Amino acid sequence: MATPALELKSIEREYGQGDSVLKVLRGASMTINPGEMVALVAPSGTGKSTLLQIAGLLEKPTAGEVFIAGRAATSLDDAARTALRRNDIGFVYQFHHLLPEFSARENIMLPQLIAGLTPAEARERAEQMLDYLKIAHRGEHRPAELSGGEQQRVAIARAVANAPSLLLADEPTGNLDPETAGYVFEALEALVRQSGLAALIATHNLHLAARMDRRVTLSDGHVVDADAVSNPAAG
Ligand SMILES: Nc1ncnc2c1ncn2[C@@H]1O[C@H](COP(=O)(O)OP(=O)(O)OP(=O)(O)O)[C@@H](O)[C@H]1O
Repeated sequence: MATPALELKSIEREYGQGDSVLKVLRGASMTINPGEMVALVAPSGTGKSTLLQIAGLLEKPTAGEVFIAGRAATSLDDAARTALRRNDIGFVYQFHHLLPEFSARENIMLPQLIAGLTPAEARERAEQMLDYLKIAHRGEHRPAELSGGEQQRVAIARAVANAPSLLLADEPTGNLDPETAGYVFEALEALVRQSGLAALIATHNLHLAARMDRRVTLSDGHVVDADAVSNPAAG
């Protein structure tokens, strides 16, 4: 069997201390295999962003272990964890977080340059991504000159430019109108399907969630199969 792209084992995360401790995750576990697209659909405040931050090695769990492509991440030192995050994980957020003073192409090149690619290699890969996401004609433009849908496609291109094994997305279409959300999601889906990436995508959009391979939700700090909850007869 293939090594899972992401494995979360009994993740706990609490905020605050003393009387004001908030236990957001209480033993959350899940596995995502290469090529799988999983929707994380849960009510606001249940811990979706916390789970994604922990899976993306941006936050440490209070307890539990995160495996990225088979590597235990929690016990790594900061430098090794950063390297694992840079090489194996791509992020897309609700707001694009593109650097305003750089062009779309430069924004896509930047993480590759940080990862050690030459400018020529990074440029070639950025061109491929722009082309693939059908925004090649917008490569010279800065983020402020792009539409919301174009900005988000550049953010997706940037996230996958380093060929990660895992894509994490927190409401990637949450800031877009339904029509734009639809075509941005189509671009994301095509990219994931074509590259064999694993993806965990938090969304409130049930229509988009329905197009993914399976759906999970958060219940009392645990990850549960949302398909079994919403359709118990099917399981
Ligand atoms: N740094 C923090 N310090 C204290 N509490 C926090 C912190 N980050 C998150 N929380 C709390 O943890 C809970 C889960 O937050 P989280 O952002 O993970 O939820 P979410 O499901 O992503 O919500 P939304 O859909 O609204 O973005 C919330 O009650 C939130 O207030």
